[in-house]
Amino acid sequence: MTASTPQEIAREAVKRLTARKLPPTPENFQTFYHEVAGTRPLKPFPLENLRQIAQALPEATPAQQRFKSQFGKAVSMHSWDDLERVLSQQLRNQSASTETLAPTPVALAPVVQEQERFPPELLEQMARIVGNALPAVGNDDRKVVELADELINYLRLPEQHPPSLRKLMADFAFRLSFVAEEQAAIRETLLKLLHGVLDNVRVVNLEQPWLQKQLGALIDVAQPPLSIRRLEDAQSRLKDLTRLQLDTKEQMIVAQNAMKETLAVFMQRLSETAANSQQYQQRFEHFAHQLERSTSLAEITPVLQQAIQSARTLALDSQRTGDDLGGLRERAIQAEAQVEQLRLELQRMSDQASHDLLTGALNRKGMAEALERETARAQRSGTRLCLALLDLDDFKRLNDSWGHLAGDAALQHLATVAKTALRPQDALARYGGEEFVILLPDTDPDDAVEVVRRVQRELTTQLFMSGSERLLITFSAGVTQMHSEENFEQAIERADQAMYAAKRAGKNRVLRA
Ligand SMILES: Nc1nc2c(ncn2[C@@H]2O[C@H](COP(=O)(O)OP(=O)(O)OP(=O)(O)O)[C@@H](O)[C@H]2O)c(=O)[nH]1
Repeated sequence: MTASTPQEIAREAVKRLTARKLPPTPENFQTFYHEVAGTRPLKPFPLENLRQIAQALPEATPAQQRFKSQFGKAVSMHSWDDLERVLSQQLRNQSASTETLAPTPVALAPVVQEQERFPPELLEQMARIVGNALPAVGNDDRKVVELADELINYLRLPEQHPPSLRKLMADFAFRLSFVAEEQAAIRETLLKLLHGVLDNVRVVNLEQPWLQKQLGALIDVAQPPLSIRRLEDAQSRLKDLTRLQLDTKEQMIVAQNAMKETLAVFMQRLSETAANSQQYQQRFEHFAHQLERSTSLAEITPVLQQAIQSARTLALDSQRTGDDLGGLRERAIQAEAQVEQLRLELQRMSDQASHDLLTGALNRKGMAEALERETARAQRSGTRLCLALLDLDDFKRLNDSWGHLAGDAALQHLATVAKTALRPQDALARYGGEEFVILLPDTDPDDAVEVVRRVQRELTTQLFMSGSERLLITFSAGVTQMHSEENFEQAIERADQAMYAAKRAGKNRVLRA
């Protein structure tokens, strides 16, 4: 018997549910009910999802607009039948036009393009982005360069086939991610290598404090994370080092050779003296023997004459050796003076370097170089460049009370604390005795004031120790923005006035010009 009434259908559905040992959930019951009745299950119509699909459909061509409108109507009617009809119609139209318009696969492109066409400016922009990204990844990986060229050429074709474009882009992106990873690893290894070299140079030059200091500073700036400014700083310090070494190398060689020569002559004379003394000693022992054994004056006289002659020669030899050694001492003194001269020369040349020897901050020359770089960068990128002039408060009193060495240490302390409080892109320079300048790239004046105040706050937490005494160092500062049409002197003049205003207002404050 076939079930025809709803009651019979329901009964048959329960029977099947039990026979298949399934739990009698509403969903299971519904499924068997429709199975028995031969009807379709009434699932809720997914209106929202279909609406989203309808909205996302392209409408670049009249055909697409028509299809989109019909699809939308079927969705709003909640009609699966209409949807089925619209979709099959669309597929039929599409294959008909493909067959008539394009019998070969190449000619398929216009139909696909009709659905997905990228604006030419967007394609050109993408081509440029890929082209511009290439120098950043270097030319070491030939494959990535090839893939980039292929992609750029394809992007510049009059027409693109979206699946091909997607594939070219995916290939390029995949390779690029490898190259980027490799570049990061290379950078890290190079940095480690640089540290290794610097450590090595430091170890073999333990006796040259000036070199130690420069190397220490170089190691500090070559710490990750690297930035272009840190690298520029490292480069400038390395240039200083090379210049110092080249300039002094010649003189070092001359001084070393003089020393070596002196030492060689000295050793020779010493050994000669030793040999002579041994000879004379043996000779005199021999005379003494002869004298012991002689029994007559006739035997004694020639021995004595020989002994006197030998003693005279010995005296002459000694005098000559004394003269020689005197000369050698003279030369040693000269060589020592030469070395001292060299040390002073080194000091003088260090002053010509870009960094201040006492504080490690940039000196005036280094600041001028940094300023040139930063003004150019600010102009290129259209960003603001600020500068701050700092002057320690009551520094004369500190010097008078604690001594000049404590004053020097206070300057070093300020530079150290400032470097920890400043951002990596900021540059600190010793502008004069107890005056410092900070260059603040890409910063508006309010932020610049805030950065300098941070240095002030940091000085209150990291107090300066003079022996066992904890001293608070303060400074007054003027901050100003450097305008593109003005030079450094004009800007620093404004900062100077603001700094003096800060002094007059009671010191330990930062004012903006
Ligand atoms: N120890 C040391 N002192 C320095 C150095 N350069 C400058 N000075 C001293 O810094 C002091 C600056 O004194 P002033 O210009 O009178 O300024 P101040 O005492 O800081 O007073 P205000 O600026 O008004 O707060 C002078 O005594 C200089 O000798 C240096 O390299 N080392």
